[in-house]
Amino acid sequence: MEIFKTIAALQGHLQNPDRKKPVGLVPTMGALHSGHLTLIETAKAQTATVVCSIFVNPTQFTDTTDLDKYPRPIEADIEKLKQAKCDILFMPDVQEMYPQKEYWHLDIGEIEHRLEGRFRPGHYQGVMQIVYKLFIAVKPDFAFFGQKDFQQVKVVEKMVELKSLPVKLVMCPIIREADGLAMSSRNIHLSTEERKHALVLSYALHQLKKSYVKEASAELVKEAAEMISIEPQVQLEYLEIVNANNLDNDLSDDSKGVIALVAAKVGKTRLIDNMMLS
Ligand SMILES: Nc1ncnc2c1ncn2[C@@H]1O[C@H](COP(=O)(O)OP(=O)(O)OP(=O)(O)O)[C@@H](O)[C@H]1O
Ligand SMILES: CC(C)(CO)[C@@H](O)C(=O)[O-]
Ligand code: BAL
Repeated sequence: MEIFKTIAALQGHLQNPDRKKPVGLVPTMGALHSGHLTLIETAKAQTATVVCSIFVNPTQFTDTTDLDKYPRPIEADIEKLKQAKCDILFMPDVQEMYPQKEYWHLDIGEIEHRLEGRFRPGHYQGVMQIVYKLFIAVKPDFAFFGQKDFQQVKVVEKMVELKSLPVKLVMCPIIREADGLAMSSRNIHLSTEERKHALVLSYALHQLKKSYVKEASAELVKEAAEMISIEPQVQLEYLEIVNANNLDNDLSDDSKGVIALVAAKVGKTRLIDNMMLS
C-alpha cells in the first residue's frame, strides 16, 4: 500500500499511466472497524484502484471536546488497510487540507437542517467542504459511504448533483456487532454499562421495522421513543420515520422507501443509527 500525505504526491501517483481505472474512494476519519473495512472490500470488488482517506475533519465538528477526543490509532489503521489490500492511503494533516481559512457554503435546502442538522448545525457544510476537496484531489469514479450516516449520503448526493461532479456514490449497508449495535468509531468511548444501554437504539429500530404500518407511524414512533427514553443513561435526541428519498415527514409518496433514524447520547457519547422500514 502506498501512503501519501500531500495532494501533490497523491495526484502525481494517480496520474501515472499504469494506474488502473476506475478509481474508488473510501473517505473516513480513521479508527477503522469492520464497517470501514466492508467499504474497502466493496470498493475493491467494484473498482481497480482503491484510495482510502483518513482525515479527522475539524470543520464538521460542532463540539471541540468531540474533536479533541476523536480516536486516532493511525498505526493500527495502516495495518488494517494493508491487510484489506487497500491500494492507497491518503492521510493529510489539517494544514494540507486547509492551508488558509476559507469560506464554504452550499445551499442544499432543508435536507441539511433536518435530523442531524438540528443537533449539529453547520456539520454538513463541513462534511461537504471536505468531501468536495477529497473528490477534487482524488477524482474518483466511485465513492463509497456507509448507510450508518444515511443523511450524509443524501447530503453528498445533493452536492454532487449541484456541483455536477463526475462521481458515482455507492451506499453500503450498516455493519453491526453480533448483538445489534451499529459499529462506530465512537463506541470505544462507551463504558461496559453504557454499551449495554446503547443496545436499546438498534432494538427500538428492529421493533419499528417489525410493526411498521404507514398509518400508525406517529404512534409507533411515540412508543419507541418512550422505550429509548426510559433506558438509563440514554438521552434521546431524535427518532423519526421519514421518506428515504428526501428525509421529509410526508410519507404520501413512499415509493423510494421509508426509513427510521435515531440519535441519542449514551452517557457522554453521541450515537446514531437507522433502519429501512419499507
Ligand atoms: N457500522 C458501519 N457500517 C457501515 N459503514 C459504516 C459504519 N460505520 C461507519 N461507516 C461508514 O464509514 C465511513 C467513515 O465513517 P467514520 O470514519 O466517521 O466512522 P464512524 O464509525 O461512523 O465514526 P463516528 O463514530 O465518527 O460516527 C462513513 O461513510 C460511514 O458511514
Ligand atoms: C465522509 C467523512 C469522512 C468526511 O469527513 C466523514 O463525515 C465520515 O467519516 O463519515
Ligand atoms: N461518521 C460521521 C462523521 C461525524 O460524526 O462527524
